[in-house]
Amino acid sequence: SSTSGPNPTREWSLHSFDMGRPLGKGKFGRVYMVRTKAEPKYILALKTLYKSELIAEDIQRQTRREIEIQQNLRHPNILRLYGYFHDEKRIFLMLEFAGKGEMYKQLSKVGRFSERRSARYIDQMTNALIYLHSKHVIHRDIKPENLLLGLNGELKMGDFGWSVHAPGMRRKTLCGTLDYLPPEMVEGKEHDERVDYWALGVLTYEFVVGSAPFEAQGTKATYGRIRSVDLKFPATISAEAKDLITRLLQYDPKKRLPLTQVLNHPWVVKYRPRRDVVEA
Ligand SMILES: CC(C)NC(=O)[C@H]1CCC[C@H]1Nc1nc(Nc2ccc(C(=O)N(C)C3CCN(C)CC3)cc2)ncc1C(F)(F)F
Repeated sequence: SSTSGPNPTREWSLHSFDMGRPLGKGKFGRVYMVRTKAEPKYILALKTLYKSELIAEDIQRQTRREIEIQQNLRHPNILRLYGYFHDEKRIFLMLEFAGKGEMYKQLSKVGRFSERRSARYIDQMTNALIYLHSKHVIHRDIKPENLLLGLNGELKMGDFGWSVHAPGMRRKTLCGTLDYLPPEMVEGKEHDERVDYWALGVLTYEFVVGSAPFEAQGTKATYGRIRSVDLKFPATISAEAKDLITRLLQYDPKKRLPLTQVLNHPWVVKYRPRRDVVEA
């Protein structure tokens, strides 16, 4: 909610915090668990970005946009950015601490998630995307590596480096995995928020199968499989899961299942926790 968390307007500096353990390495620097010195003591994640690296990668504007976007978002499934400050070398982002860490590490540890667990994550992801799109923000970089888990196992979208205000036209070459790119981005066409519908389909597939649907050896082969929507399912996947994934992985963006209808899809509804009964 907008009240909890440190005061975003206060002047912050490194001296405001007791440093905790390192949580790992982000794209452009380390992430530390920290606690505010002043009462009320808040536990946060402090993400450092080296200015020299942002300049080297020519992504200062993209980083500024990421900070502006994430700072104005308030949603239970979107990691909160409370504020930021800088010294001569680094920018420090004061981010919400996600108690259960990185989604991709959980996924690679267990191989694949149960359909119940996957459906609950997709339900939360869909709600976060509906909220994002209501603010005309498209994420454009949905993948397990960008997701975190809260203390109660709730999904938290953690990275907005590639989000833009729709409609977007990618200027920078994409780095990292191509597996989540929709055909229209592979073909360098104009794109809108429906690129996130496609990526939601890829994410659903990766949760229940344990690998991405269009994986192939090399960029060209992956592009080929994406453009031809070369979708194959292992026999273990339920008919409902296959139905939802197929309705999202449509070549034509206009044919992709709208997010509000994802929330009503039988596979998502079936596994949605019911409030009136307490789970054992
Ligand atoms: C979305 C984005 C792309 N990803 C990131 O930024 C990554 C880059 C490095 C860490 C993470 N960033 C964050 N991580 C947390 N929580 C967290 C992380 C790791 C563990 C964990 O498993 N260990 C410490 C384990 C404990 C056990 N030992 C064995 C291994 C490490 C536990 C809690 N909260 C907020 C953030 C954030 F985002 F605000 F910075």
